[in-house]
Amino acid sequence: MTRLTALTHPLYAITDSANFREARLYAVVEQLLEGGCQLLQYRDKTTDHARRRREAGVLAQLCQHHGAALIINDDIGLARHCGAQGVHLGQSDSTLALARQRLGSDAIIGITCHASIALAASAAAGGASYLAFGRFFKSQTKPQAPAAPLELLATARARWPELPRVAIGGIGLANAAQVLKAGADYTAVCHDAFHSTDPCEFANRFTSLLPSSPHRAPSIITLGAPNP
Ligand SMILES: Cc1ncc(COP(=O)(O)OP(=O)(O)O)c(N)n1
Ligand SMILES: Cc1nc(C(=O)O)sc1CCOP(=O)(O)O
Ligand SMILES: [Mg+2]
Repeated sequence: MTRLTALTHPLYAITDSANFREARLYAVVEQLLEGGCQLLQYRDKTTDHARRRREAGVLAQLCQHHGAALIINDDIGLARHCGAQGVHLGQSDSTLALARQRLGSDAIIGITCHASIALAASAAAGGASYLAFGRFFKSQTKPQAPAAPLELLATARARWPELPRVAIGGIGLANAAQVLKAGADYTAVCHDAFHSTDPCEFANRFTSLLPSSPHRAPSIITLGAPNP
C-alpha cells in the first residue's frame, strides 16, 4: 500500500543549477532537506543530458531518504527516468495532458499561471496538482518574469480552495510570511535558499512562518495520492 505524506512545510526549494552543480548542489540540497524542506524542484536549463540525469538521480535518492518530493522542471522524460514525483510545466512547455498521461494520476504536476486567473482556470480544469503564480518580487534568478500582484492568491484561493497555490519570484525570509498570509500554500525559492549561509537553518525558519490557523487550508499536496 502507498504511504501518504502530507507536504506541510511551506518551502518549495528550486535548485540554482546555474551556480551549483554535482557535489555543491547535493550539499545544499541535503541541508535544505535536513531543515525540513519537503518539496524540491530540479531546474537546470542546460542541455548537458548526462549530468542532468546524474544530478536528478542523486536528488531523487536524497528526497526519498528525507520523505520529500522531487519535481523536475520542464522535462517529463527526466522525471520518469529518475522516479521523480512530478514535473513543473510553463506555458511554453509540454502540455498538462501529456504529462498526466505519461506520469500517471498520482504525479504532482504544477503549472505556471503567471498573473492570470484564465490560465489558472485552464490548469484547474485540466487536472493540475498546483497552480504557480508570480513573480511577486524582484527576482535575481529570472528578472524578466512578468510581475503579479499578491491579491491574485486570495482570488485563486476563493475560486479553487482545494487546489494548492505556489508563489514564486524574489521570495525569501523577509517576505515569505506576507506571501503565505496573502493565500499561498507554498513559497518557491531559488536564490535565497541556495545563497543562504546556513541552508538548514533557512529551511527550518520557514516552519515558523506558517499562518497561525490551527488547521492548514485543505490545499496541501499529499504524496502518493492524486491531488487535489
Ligand atoms: C514553482 C514554479 N513556478 C513557476 C516556474 C516557472 O516555470 P516556467 O514558466 O516554465 O519557466 P522556467 O522555470 O522553465 O524558466 C517554475 N519553474 N516553478
Ligand atoms: C523560475 C522562476 N519563474 C518565475 C515566474 O514568475 O514564473 S520567477 C522564477 C525565479 C525564482 O527564483 P528566485 O527565488 O531566485 O526569485
Ligand atoms: Mg518551464
